[in-house]
Amino acid sequence: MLYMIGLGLAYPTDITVRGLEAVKKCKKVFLEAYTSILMAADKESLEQLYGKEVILADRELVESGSDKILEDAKDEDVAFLVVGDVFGATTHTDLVIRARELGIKVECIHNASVMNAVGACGLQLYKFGQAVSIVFFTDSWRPDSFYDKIMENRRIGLHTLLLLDIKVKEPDFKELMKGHLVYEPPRYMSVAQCCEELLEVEEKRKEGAYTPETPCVAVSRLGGATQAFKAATLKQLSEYDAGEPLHSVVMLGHQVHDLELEYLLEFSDDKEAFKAAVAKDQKLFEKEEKEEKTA
Ligand SMILES: C[S@@+](CC[C@H](N)C(=O)[O-])C[C@H]1O[C@@H](n2cnc3c(N)ncnc32)[C@H](O)[C@@H]1O
Repeated sequence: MLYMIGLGLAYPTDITVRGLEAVKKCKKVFLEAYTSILMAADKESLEQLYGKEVILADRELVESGSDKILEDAKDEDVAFLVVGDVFGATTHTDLVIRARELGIKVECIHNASVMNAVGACGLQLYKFGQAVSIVFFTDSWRPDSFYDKIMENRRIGLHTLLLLDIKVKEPDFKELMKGHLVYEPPRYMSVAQCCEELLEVEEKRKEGAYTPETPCVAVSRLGGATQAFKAATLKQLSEYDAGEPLHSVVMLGHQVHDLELEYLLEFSDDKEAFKAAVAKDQKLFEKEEKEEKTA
């Protein structure tokens, strides 16, 4: 049996009771360690709680060497631990498909994910559109496909959750060219970096998906002891220091309910200015909406 177990967002004890019981009976325990991090835990603290060894599974092992994970699951119980929820990252459906192909039974034990805990900022989960991933730009690679998805969400008034790039075990290409396999230190994209990239892409595309004044919420260390939110404009957040990782950003859609706004104002430095930014942003797609209604 392959147990796919969500660990929740921060602490070793965020695992559910059923998840912990499953881990305790598994012969091998793999921890997926590249799409997110458990903020208040490490391999050792998990091993102490579970009373057994935890094997770190990097991207290479999960995506190319999954046979190693599935090998034992044919005859024994194996746990595959995912920070957040099992299906909070797109990657893990693939492992379930391969297990099914091999005739291995799979049981999923769910947990909180950034995808639902983000409701703690006050925006209603029912009013979120497609989530998008924002990757680190390099000198030669500045992908902007997220822009079209944000535009689609914003046209119909929905909020957009922006998940930010993390690089936990990336080979250093300069060293690789010299024949040495050396990994770069871990990097986590910050709220400010994300917002700078968004501003750069709007500047390039000029299609009006958003403006520097568009209201957003910075979401930091969700579920941890120092969880924090900041409601401000995109431009203001491009200069905001959100502190330690992990960070996400939500861009508001124009369907902002009064209760959502009331909740968000607690997180803004200047309530009147934020309210005005929301009111101004709501007008951005007004013309298109009227045209659609009369068509
Ligand atoms: C690919 S997603 C993986 C989500 C995870 N499997 C889950 O279900 O929560 C990773 C990204 O989600 C966001 N994220 C995850 N946990 C977070 C947290 N506790 N606080 C803020 N952002 C978080 C960050 O942008 C991070 O880079």
